[in-house]
Amino acid sequence: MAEPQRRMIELVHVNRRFRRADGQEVSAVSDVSFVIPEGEFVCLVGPSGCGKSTLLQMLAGLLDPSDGDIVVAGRQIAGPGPDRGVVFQKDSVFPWMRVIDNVEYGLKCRGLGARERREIASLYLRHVGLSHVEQAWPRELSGGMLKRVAIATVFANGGRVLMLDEPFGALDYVTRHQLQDVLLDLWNADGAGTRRTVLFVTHDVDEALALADRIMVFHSGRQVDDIAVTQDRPRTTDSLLLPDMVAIKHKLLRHLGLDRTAARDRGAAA
Ligand SMILES: Nc1ncnc2c1ncn2[C@@H]1O[C@H](COP(=O)(O)OP(=O)(O)OP(=O)(O)O)[C@@H](O)[C@H]1O
Repeated sequence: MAEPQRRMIELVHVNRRFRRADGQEVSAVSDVSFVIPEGEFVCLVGPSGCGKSTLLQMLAGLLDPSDGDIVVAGRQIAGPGPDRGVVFQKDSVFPWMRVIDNVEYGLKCRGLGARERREIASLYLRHVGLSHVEQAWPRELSGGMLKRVAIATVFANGGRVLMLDEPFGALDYVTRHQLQDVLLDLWNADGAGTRRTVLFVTHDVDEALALADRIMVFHSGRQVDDIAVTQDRPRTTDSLLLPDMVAIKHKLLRHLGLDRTAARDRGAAA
């Protein structure tokens, strides 16, 4: 019998409220509860302001919940930790360090020796296709290359949970697709049973369909859907057009108020 997957992330009735400058209270995350097993690739989708980044920041330990529990690998989190790596939309690369030193930095903080950390950093830079710029400064790299550095860094650091907040949002179409492949290849390279758990925030429905095992949809701080994507990987142009995938796409677009087919049908029916 297959081993049950370990619970990696558990949120129990999590709320986060903010007080705005005008004194009004805003509920950014409202009563969110879910469990994510180890190794799952989850995309968080929802309209702007629905609480995705707040959720990720709480999971990263950068923000406390107002109420509720956040448990990672069986432990209630208390601040950031090396078990969780984060990539933000804006670059998480230190401009004053060479590329290889950026990738090594977290390992150095954890006390790894110079030779070991160099080996790990070089390995991940090779994985993302950047061996040739190990000694370069970040200012010499394109936006897509900087994202590759950020991804290599977060994998090299060895966190079991990786959180990416719209990491490819500012990239052009081609680079974005290349980076999706780089991310999936790295995630896959760990092999079944040892894959990292990934939470990936995106506005892009097609990106979620290409990447996710599971898509959670948020609206006004609440989780409004939780959709399993069972299509095999690699997902190709053709497999993304299979009826199951198209049905999920319609569902997601409806959540975002963008399902033009439904709008046209509603018009015809009226
Ligand atoms: N520090 C803060 N102070 C006051 N309100 C905040 C603060 N941070 C977030 N909010 C509010 O909480 C809500 C959720 O914000 P959040 O950034 O989590 O949404 P999001 O889904 O990530 O949006 P986007 O996709 O545009 O990044 C919004 O109404 C936002 O204005």
